[in-house]
Amino acid sequence: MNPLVGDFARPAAPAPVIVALDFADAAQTLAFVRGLDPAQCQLKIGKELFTATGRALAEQLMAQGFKLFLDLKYHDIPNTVAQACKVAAQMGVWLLDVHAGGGRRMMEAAAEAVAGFAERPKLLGVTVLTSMEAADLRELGWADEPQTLVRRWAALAQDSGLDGVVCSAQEAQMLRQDAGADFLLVTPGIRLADGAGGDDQRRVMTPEQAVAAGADYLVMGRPITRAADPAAVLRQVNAAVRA
Ligand SMILES: O=c1ccn([C@@H]2O[C@H](COP(=O)(O)O)[C@@H](O)[C@H]2O)c(=O)[nH]1
Repeated sequence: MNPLVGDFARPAAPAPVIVALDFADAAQTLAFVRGLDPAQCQLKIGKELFTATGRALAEQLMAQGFKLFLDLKYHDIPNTVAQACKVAAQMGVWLLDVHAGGGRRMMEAAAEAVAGFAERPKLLGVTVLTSMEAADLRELGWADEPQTLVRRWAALAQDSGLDGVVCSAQEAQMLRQDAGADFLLVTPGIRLADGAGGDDQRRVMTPEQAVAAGADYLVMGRPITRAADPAAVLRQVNAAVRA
């Protein structure tokens, strides 16, 4: 057998875990990241860390070889979101997100803003936050169940030119069927089976369940960042989802 046709020729699948760096400053973050390997995970910077450190830390982490999800969930008028997306694309981030609730014109403007970059970020639409359940939606005037709204907003995101969505893994199987194999499904709200509850998350799944349901990437913050041995938890998750 030609050795280049077997496992040797197959590129390694990207590590599915995106570690959410929800820290307050650069020093804590860098100390934490020192224990991580870019081959074993991707990183996410959200509102807390970006507000504290800006693009300098993001660029430092990318220079260390990590692929970066800039999770700022832009939600504003189309022009404002498009300009912000352009700046994020210039930074060289791998993933970027806008709120699907900003509507078609906002999402189309965002997609158009990043389209011209040679190595453009993948653009995601945030559907219904994984911290929300039906009662939260009802209070906001939405009679729909979360999964109904997620389905509608994911279809709109795809139709508006986005590359994928942020959703709960509970909706992954449905969206994989609706949207096809190439539409990215990035799922926060991941909790370990032997973990200590969901914190503020409401629509949760384990890593194994999420991958089996069709999720491409699992966003994991506290189950890893608050672990006594974060690298060991990451190894355990990678082994479980690749088994
Ligand atoms: O619907 C969403 C969208 C984004 N997030 C973000 O993911 C992480 C989850 O952190 P955990 O500590 O694992 O709960 C966090 O940065 C959120 O801002 C989300 O949870 N749900």
